[in-house]
Amino acid sequence: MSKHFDLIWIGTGQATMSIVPRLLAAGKKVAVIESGNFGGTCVNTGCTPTKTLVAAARAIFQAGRGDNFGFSVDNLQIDFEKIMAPQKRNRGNATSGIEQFLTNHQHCTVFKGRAEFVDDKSVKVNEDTISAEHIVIHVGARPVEPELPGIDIIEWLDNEKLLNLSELPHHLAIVGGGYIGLEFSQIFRRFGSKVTIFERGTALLAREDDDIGEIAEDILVSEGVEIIYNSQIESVSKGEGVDKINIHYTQAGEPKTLAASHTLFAIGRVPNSDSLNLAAAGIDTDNRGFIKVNQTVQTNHPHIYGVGDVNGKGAFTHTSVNDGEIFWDHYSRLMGLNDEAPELDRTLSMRDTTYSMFIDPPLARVGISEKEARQSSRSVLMATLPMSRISRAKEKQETKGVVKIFVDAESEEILGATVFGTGGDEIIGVFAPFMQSKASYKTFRRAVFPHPTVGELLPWALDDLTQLK
Ligand SMILES: Cc1cc2nc3c(=O)[nH]c(=O)nc-3n(C[C@H](O)[C@H](O)[C@H](O)COP(=O)(O)OP(=O)(O)OC[C@H]3O[C@@H](n4cnc5c(N)ncnc54)[C@H](O)[C@@H]3O)c2cc1C
Ligand SMILES: NC(=O)c1ccc[n+]([C@@H]2O[C@H](COP(=O)([O-])OP(=O)(O)OC[C@H]3O[C@@H](n4cnc5c(N)ncnc54)[C@H](O)[C@@H]3O)[C@@H](O)[C@H]2O)c1
Repeated sequence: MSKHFDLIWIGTGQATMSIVPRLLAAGKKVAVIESGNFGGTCVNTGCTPTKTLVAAARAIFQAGRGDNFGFSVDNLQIDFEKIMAPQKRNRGNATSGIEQFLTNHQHCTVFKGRAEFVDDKSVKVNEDTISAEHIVIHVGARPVEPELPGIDIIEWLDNEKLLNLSELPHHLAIVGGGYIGLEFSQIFRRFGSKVTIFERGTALLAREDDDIGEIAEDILVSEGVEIIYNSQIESVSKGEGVDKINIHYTQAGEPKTLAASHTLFAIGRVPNSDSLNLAAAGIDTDNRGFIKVNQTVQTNHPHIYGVGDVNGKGAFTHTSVNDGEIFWDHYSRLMGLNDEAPELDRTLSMRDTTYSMFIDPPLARVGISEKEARQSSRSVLMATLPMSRISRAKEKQETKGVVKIFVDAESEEILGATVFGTGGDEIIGVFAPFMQSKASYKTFRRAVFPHPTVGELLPWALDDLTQLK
């Protein structure tokens, strides 16, 4: 079969359901190709299932904090299959809803299979070769696979396999002290597993400020997570009994072994660009396989766009969705469908970096960090506030963490903020639109937040801005 479309959309990553319906509503004939579960990583094996487990883990943790509040819960029982059930159910519902919407739409043709380029206008999927005027590559990323002696003879886990477990790990070893490792470490510790993190570096969350890694360590260690820094995993082998996996590692040159029942590898992610036969279309990637894109997410072929994790410009659901908006602004203008003022069209450089890491309490960031502020050529002021001074945190007895706000000394713009502490994942959102407005921090200072909330001292913190560099 040979078919021609207005647009081929490869991979149902996170921008799919905000953009494809707009294309279809505009009367475009769209082919959507998906090789796995519809809805991609976030819905199936990422954000949604993990945050469902974060909620369960927090409920268990709170039930165990009776001493802080004057109650006791006797004999708290964990039913692991029931804990895992909601995330399994939710992801099933989400993926089938997306597939049904796309399949049932009259202007949309769905192809199930792996897309490979034939040339810069056509793509092969199974026995079909289809072509289009425009192509969007939205194929995401996957976990880095460990390459270790013995890895083939043990059953190791990645985030997907972990979410399908039906037995609670007795001892979960996690290789990697990044986002995935940390979130899962606290989840499973709160469920009752013994948890050990292996981190090859000297700190957790190495890209963050030093104090942020230290606070994360304090939170996790206080709950009983063990962390082994400077650890180089050398090999794995099968052991005896419950803790049936032996992890052989060196620390400061000394060989050691840890036995665990389960091992999760969370050592980074690689783009799925290698599945696409990009060479046939002459699409450029960088040396890590990320598809090179310009400010409007176009590849070196202007009619082919690279959206989401695969372009290396972000590694989050919201950055993927925002890439979709950038594509839409550009494509819809090209097609005469965009009647907004051209200066409103979004580009990559308009986006402020923002994310939350959902350990409890969460780390939330927008714009620059202290590390980046110190490296920047600007003159930067910083305000800091320990969470222990915020009354809402005290009332909740959740006082671990810190707030930092960065201001450009000349323009007075807020350049970034970190809120690591209870409520941080939500409160960080107030900075994002403010930073887009480029207003002076003095305007933020005039704002009044409700009492008692975590946000209420943010304006006050700005009274203590000090020169960082
Ligand atoms: C455990 C975990 C937790 C996370 N938690 C968060 C969080 O809390 N917040 C957050 O913002 N982000 C989180 N992320 C990151 C987030 O899931 C991703 O950044 C997000 O899914 C964006 O990916 P994407 O839209 O680029 O593509 P994806 O969502 O990865 O989708 C790509 C799709 O393309 C398909 N595909 C691949 N190759 C082909 C091919 N050749 N042909 C056809 N189809 C193909 C895949 O099957 C997949 O369905 C988490 C990730 C993980 C792993
Ligand atoms: N809350 C969120 O938004 C969220 C949650 C989970 C994942 N994610 C996304 O997924 C991406 C990938 O997460 P990740 O945690 O896999 O990667 P990561 O790059 O964040 O962290 C990997 C960690 O593993 C360590 N490491 C690498 N190889 C090692 C080895 N052999 N032995 C010991 N340690 C080793 C690294 O030093 C690093 O600290 C993140 O960048 C993030 O964008 C986001």
